[in-house]
Amino acid sequence: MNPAGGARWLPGDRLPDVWLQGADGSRWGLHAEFAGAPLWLALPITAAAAQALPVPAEGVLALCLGAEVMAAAPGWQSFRVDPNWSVALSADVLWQADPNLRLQACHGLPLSMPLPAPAVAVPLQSAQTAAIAPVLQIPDVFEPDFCAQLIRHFEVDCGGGEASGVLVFEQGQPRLQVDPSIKQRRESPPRDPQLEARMHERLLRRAVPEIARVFNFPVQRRDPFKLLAYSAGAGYFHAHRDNETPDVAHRRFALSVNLNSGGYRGGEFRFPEFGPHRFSPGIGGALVFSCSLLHEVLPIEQGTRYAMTTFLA
Ligand SMILES: O=C(O)CCC(=O)C(=O)O
Ligand SMILES: [Fe+2]
Repeated sequence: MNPAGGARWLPGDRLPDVWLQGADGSRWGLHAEFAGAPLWLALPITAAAAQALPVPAEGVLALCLGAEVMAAAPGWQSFRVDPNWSVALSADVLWQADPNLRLQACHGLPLSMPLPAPAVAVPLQSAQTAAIAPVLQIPDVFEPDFCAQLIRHFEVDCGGGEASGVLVFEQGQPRLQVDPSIKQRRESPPRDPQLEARMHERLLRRAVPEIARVFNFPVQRRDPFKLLAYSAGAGYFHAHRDNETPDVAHRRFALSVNLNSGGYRGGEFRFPEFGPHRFSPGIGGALVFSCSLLHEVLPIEQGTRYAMTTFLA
């Protein structure tokens, strides 16, 4: 999805596909040819700036793009790109993107200091990945300052939320009841339409296209947002599925965004049908999984985990 209304691309956005043209007229699809490695994308405006680009770090794919093919510094591949595509990235900048072509950080050219080499993940062994839950993790769906704003909104404007209940039926009538044998946490819907609109826009922009691509699922609607807090001594959600009763049978995918990280211990997701592995996205990162999977949020041992959740169909 293009950034709305001519807005600029931001960290967290996934680069849309585009054709790149080489000096010899050859055409290369960005997604087809250049995904799968950390990317540095430079958009210099002068030949001198193209020649002064820094030597790419090891393992980085370095692309120099412009309205014309420019002779760039060693280690850079140069292409022509449609200026209508690159305008939203700004000019005379160097973007860092992850191997999934998600923008991470933007630096003005010339760089004022060298860029650190991208972190190299230690690969898991196949014995470890033989049992791993089919969950999608999407980093940077919400910006850290937006996460902090949502936590403040929850604690201040929403009064810290209410104890979360489970739906019970008494003589056929549904009633919410607190049941510590199932879960303990505080929750509240967001009460500020502007914050809610921004949450919605970020999901449309960063989660919905990725769910379409990874799960081949066209999200059409969502349940209302819930802001959540799990605190030490009273924060967990035992193993459950999210679509088991008639009132929630329409749900297809659960989406949960962590609003903080590092300030608490415990509180990870676990999918016991698929092994012991724990999942905990970084600040602003989302976890998306089928509502049919058994999952739990482990007890918080220290601090408070804040999150936002909704269900998609
Ligand atoms: O804590 C979360 O992020 C979501 C927990 C959960 O599984 C649910 O609300 O159904
Ligand atoms: Fe759940």
